Amino acid sequence: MKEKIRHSKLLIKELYEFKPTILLAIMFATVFNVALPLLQLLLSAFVIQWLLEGISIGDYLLRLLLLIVPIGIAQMGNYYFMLYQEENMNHFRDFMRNKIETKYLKLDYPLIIGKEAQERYNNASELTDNNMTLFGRLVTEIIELCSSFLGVILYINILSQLESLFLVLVGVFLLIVVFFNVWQVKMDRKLFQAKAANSQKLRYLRKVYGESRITKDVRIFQMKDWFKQVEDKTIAEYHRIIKPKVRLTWTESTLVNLGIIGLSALSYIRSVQLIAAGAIPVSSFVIFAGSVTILAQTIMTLVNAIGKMNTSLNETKKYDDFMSQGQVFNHEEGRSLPKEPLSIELKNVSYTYPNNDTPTINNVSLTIKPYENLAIVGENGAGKSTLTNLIAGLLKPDSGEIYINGVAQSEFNISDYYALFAPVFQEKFLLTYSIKETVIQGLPFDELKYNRVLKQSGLTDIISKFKSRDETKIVRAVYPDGVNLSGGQLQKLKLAQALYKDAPVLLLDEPTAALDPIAEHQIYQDYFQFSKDKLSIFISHRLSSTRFCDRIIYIKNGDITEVGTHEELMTKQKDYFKLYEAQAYYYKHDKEEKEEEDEPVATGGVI
Ligand SMILES: Nc1ncnc2c1ncn2[C@@H]1O[C@H](COP(=O)(O)OP(=O)(O)OP(=O)(O)O)[C@@H](O)[C@H]1O
Repeated sequence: MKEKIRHSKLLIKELYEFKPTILLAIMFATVFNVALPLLQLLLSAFVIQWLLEGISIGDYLLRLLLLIVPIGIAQMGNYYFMLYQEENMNHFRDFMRNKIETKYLKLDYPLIIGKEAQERYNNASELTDNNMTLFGRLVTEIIELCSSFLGVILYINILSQLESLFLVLVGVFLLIVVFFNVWQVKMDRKLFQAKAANSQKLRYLRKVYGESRITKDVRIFQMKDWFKQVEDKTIAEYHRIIKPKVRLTWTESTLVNLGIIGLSALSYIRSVQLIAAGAIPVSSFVIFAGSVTILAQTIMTLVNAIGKMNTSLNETKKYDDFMSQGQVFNHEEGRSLPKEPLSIELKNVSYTYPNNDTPTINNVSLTIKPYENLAIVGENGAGKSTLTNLIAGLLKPDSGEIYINGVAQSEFNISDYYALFAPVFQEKFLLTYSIKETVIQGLPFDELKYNRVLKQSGLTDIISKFKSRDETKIVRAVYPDGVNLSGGQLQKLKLAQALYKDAPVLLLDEPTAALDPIAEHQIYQDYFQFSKDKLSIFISHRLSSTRFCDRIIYIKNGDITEVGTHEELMTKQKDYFKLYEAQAYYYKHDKEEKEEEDEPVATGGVI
């Protein structure tokens, strides 16, 4: 209960922060919602009353006008607030989505990796998906709850004047509605897992349909019919899952309607009896008869609204859980950044990913000297990227510390700290900008530097082939006249971006994996040029490229097992040596096969 109160306060706070007037609007909408049916009921009663009184037509019209004016105002008010509510529903949803996204963008990287972190974000983000989700329906739900609550009190009051037995019957009716509502909620809970798993299956299937990567398989493997079968089966499974729910809804409607009929019959009989006895005027019949129907409906709306509000308050927990996350890194004012040259030292650094049993980085100690070109090599999954992520301040060591020029990483403000690094990550993502904007990424434009990095990254030639040169947009899905960059071109673009940032530490995680051999060779040649006044860390599986680095470390199962220059590691004849030899063998073998294939066809052969 305490949590529900806290979440109610949180929702009201968010609404107030969005627009203080929205709370006032909710109040007015509630009043108009309740007033309109009541005024309409009164109008019918008065019309009969005046007719029976036999008043003059002039008087009749005047009185009619006096009642129609407030009804008109209530009608207009109702309509106006409905529009206001619709408009603000979308704005409030956008406002909340913005808050969640801003929080996500500001969260430290460790808080957004892993299944649980992603779920936390998805759960919060889904609350803003459409007008059926929490932040889309909240205003409507509050108005519904307040109006139905006010309505129930009002109509119980009216009907209890007619017959006190009504209170008992209304109580029984209320119990039936509550009973079914609770049953419905329980049923929803019971079916939730099965429904969620089913819709997850369907969502995935529909997502896969639209996936460009699968279109080739669909055609070659003739998967169309198979897809359809799986979809039909999933939809049939959905109907089977919700069958008990549909049955319950039918039973509920039948009993509720019987209750309404019973209540109406009682009100008709009682009012006719009282009219016959002269205890109430004839016109009251309209009010009492109408009130029963309105009350029954309002009770159902109220119980429903309470149930919905309960769900909404439970869902608010998802928002609260996401938004109340504290940070992992230092966000206070930290030490000022050290001047170049920089050295990096790792002392007994260990790191285990959330939910992993074994550490990915295991008690690693390493010093990287100023302006050193360090290569990190090792098998897939050895921990190379994780190590660079720790150095770059994306992950936080579980134990041990990383020092920059002797100052612990944790003493720097993390945003300041990021200024030290210019990375090219393995994962590449593009915003919808032009090539030029992507390279510059919001930094001041320096033409000399810009042209230099285009050349160093091998982008100059690529750009020269585009009609709009470096103004070419790079996400075709958004700009039809844009270009789709190949994996290699994208890699060059990301390298240019890193070089333009011009930070003291270059982190290159497989920067040439997608490049053709000539482009790769060119980048290696330039690499020693553009990294000479920087400390650089270079991860690559191509040992021919790392052999020229000042020092190579070999990582195995999160541990540094070998350190030295290429020549030193080759003499040790351990893992590095084996890997290098294996690569050299395949390279030589490939080359020989290629040369054989390229030999001229023997004389006399059929061409
Ligand atoms: N976000 C994550 N959550 C859980 N485990 C992760 C995560 N990222 C990486 N790992 C695991 O940590 C280990 C090391 O991954 P890492 O990417 O650092 O290896 P790597 O040496 O760079 O591999 P590769 O050469 O394939 O790029 C792997 O077993 C990987 O599955």
